[in-house]
Amino acid sequence: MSKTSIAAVAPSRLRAARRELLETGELRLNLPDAGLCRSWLRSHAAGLSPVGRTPGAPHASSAQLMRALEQQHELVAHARPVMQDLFAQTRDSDGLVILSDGQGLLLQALGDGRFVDRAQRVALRPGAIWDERWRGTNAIGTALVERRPVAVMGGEHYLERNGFLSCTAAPIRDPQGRVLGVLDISGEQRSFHRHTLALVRMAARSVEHRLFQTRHADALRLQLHPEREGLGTAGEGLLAVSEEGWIIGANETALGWLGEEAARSLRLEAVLPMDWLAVLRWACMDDAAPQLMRREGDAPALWMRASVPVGWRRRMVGMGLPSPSLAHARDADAATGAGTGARIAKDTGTDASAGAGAGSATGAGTGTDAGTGTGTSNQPYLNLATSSAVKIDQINVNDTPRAALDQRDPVAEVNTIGPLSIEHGTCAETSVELTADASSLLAPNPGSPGRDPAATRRPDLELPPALAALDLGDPAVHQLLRRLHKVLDKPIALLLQGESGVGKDVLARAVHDSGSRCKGPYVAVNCAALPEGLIEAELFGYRGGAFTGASRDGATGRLRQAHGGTLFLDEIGDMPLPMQARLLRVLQDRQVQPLGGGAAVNVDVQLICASHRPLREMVEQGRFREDLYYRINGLALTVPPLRARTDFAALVQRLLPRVAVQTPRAVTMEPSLMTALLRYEWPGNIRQLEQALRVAMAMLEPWEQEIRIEHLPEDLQGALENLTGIGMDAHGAAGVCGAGEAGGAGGAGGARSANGANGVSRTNGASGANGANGANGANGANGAGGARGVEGPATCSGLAPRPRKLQPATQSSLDVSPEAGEALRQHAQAHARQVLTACAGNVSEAARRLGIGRNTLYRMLR
Ligand SMILES: Nc1ncnc2c1ncn2[C@@H]1O[C@H](COP(=O)(O)OP(=O)(O)OP(=O)(O)O)[C@@H](O)[C@H]1O
Repeated sequence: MSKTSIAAVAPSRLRAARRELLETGELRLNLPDAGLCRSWLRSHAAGLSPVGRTPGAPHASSAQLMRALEQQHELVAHARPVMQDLFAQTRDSDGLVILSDGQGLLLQALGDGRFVDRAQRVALRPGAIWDERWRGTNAIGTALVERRPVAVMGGEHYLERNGFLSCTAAPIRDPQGRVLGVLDISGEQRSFHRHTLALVRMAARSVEHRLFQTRHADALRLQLHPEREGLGTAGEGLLAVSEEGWIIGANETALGWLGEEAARSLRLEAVLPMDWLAVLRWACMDDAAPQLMRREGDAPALWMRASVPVGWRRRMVGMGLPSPSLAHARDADAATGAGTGARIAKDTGTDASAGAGAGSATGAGTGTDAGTGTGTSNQPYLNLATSSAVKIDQINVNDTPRAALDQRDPVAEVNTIGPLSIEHGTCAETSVELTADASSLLAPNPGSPGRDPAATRRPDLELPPALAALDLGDPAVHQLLRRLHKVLDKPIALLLQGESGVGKDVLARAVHDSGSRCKGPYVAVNCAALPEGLIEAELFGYRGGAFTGASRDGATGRLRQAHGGTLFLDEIGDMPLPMQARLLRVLQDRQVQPLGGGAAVNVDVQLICASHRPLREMVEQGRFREDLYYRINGLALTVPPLRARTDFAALVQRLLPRVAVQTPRAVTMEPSLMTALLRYEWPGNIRQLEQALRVAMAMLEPWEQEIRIEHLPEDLQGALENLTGIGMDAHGAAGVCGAGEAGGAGGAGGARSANGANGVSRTNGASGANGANGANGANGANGAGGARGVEGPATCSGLAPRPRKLQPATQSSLDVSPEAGEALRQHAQAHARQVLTACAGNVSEAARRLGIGRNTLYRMLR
């Protein structure tokens, strides 16, 4: 079925074959394509009739589709930009780009024009299931069964009603080789282009690359290709190597070059003639150039490029290995590493090859080993070899600068994720709710049968479900979750930092649910919400009548309540200093002494603290105890703000069903709105997004299915409108308008005019290029409206204009006099109190109405 040349079988022959199949149940006429024959026979055996309607073909309900999208969020997030690219390339041919999961359930589709209507009539739309058993031979279903790229043209479709379609599809495999889904391009038969199959195959590879990069974000990733120019293309091989030098992942291409044994959890040296530590050093260089690696016998030489996770460079120094940047700057003979037989040296053209470590380059018998004959280069080089049979070539051309490589990093490209069309709903023609049996199709893909390299590899660390549920495709979040996973059930205090509303509480809860203490209590204490005088009693408990107003029976205190479970101290930065001292003692002694006396009680808790404040700075300013800081900071992790996340679309998909619990329904989001939301700063982070979606769902009329800007809360509408204005300015007149003009537009009331008047102007090169701050921000009481700045114009520094990155407004970017600032604060506080009164003192509700976090509200009210 994998056609190398796409030539449709003549219609008359197809008709004859179909007749024969129906009459005899056999296909003696033999179609030229063996895969097509197999698929027709399967379709026939499934009891399908090629003519008439398709009785009982299942269709997912919106809720089921939502669930499937959530389950497949990683696939969807990584496929999305590739689909958009495909769509742009095939737009003229009026087709549809489709993503299905591993069961043939159509998850997403991109398309426009007339064809979309025709496609919908045969249920080629999200929610439909294109499994062969219900829809006969078709590119998606058949690619899933055949496990390879497939083109099905016109009358080759088993069902006659699909005969107007031409479809090409390629499976997408996860880094373990399991089929996760299918990418498909469908169009009218007559508009089919012969290159489409190659295009869709490349696109599927590209998604696989993205998945590989993300799944192995915390491993060393090696890109391989026989030609240097092939690095970074969809045809490259990929290897992932653990910090200890074990191969933990390889794509099909790499396995083809290195042999299947690379899938068997070997050390890198077992498949490539390289010294692991030498590779590590090379990979950790700031500007490591690609290396050509010759291999024994007929094996083709391979070019190799590496990416290392953030933090490895620092850890190298910790391991006693020379810092790559230091090594880079050092003279040749100062380079170390003799013990490993590897060497990093700066090529001065003098002594680069002398003094190589034992048994390394000098023993290689290459004569041309790194350093000789390359005296013009300033590139550092590295001998990666361990074996004398190996020859290493040094690269001595202008290598692609690291920054440029980073820009091509497929993971980073996820940033470009564009308008989301959440196409839900049932299809008029085949709308059948899934039966219990068919519902199993929507369960997470258990992997396809056949070769499963995972079975023979070192197991990759799978995240426990509670943590995995938060992994929506953003590499930084993924990395953070992996790190949390590694410290689960270890006596390490966790400190979660990040802006308000980024999900610190949610993370803490997920850590609790993932560890062995999950059956124990989870006690969350909001240190910012506790009145100062009551913190001590609340935390440590008290004896009956210990102080005026105390209950006669006393109280256990939150710390003791958490015994055997997890204590989450939110906003620990807001804890008064005297209380910090007391908490420190408890953490050191692991005992609590209730207020008013009584015996000390042992407590055993997993401690997780969180703060949006810069605790390190607070320590330096004497506002937070240093000893406590170190006590709570076993592992500090920063949760990224929403504006920095690449999984925005997946988050929206995650949140929509949650905010629409009372009125579950299928909705789409207007693409231009999605684009605007992607550019918005989200000062209130996920909390603000959740709230905006909740309002939007409530504002939708019963007959409306698309969220548009007018459905959003007013302050957000205002901010988005301003944002559009800024965007237009950025394109139309970059560098002409001062940020002061663009800046202050986002807020409301007094704050806006203050900022508008004081917007920071930027004029000169360096600071302009770095993005000086278009200041504004606090929108009166609610602070959610207008944090917005524009990056300084690239034209100032003579660089080409580039899209403006929107900066969060920071306190320091506000140029407001102290008096105006105080007036503003009072105004905000008064407004907050009014809202709180209107909410009958319900802080959560008031915070929700104001679009800010509870903690922010507590702080405002103080
Ligand atoms: N990964 C996520 N998926 C879905 N919703 C999330 C996620 N992370 C956070 N949220 C939602 O965002 C809101 C804010 O989350 P959370 O309270 O954990 O943030 P926070 O960083 O602890 O805020 P604060 O510092 O103000 O306490 C909550 O309603 C939460 O349910």
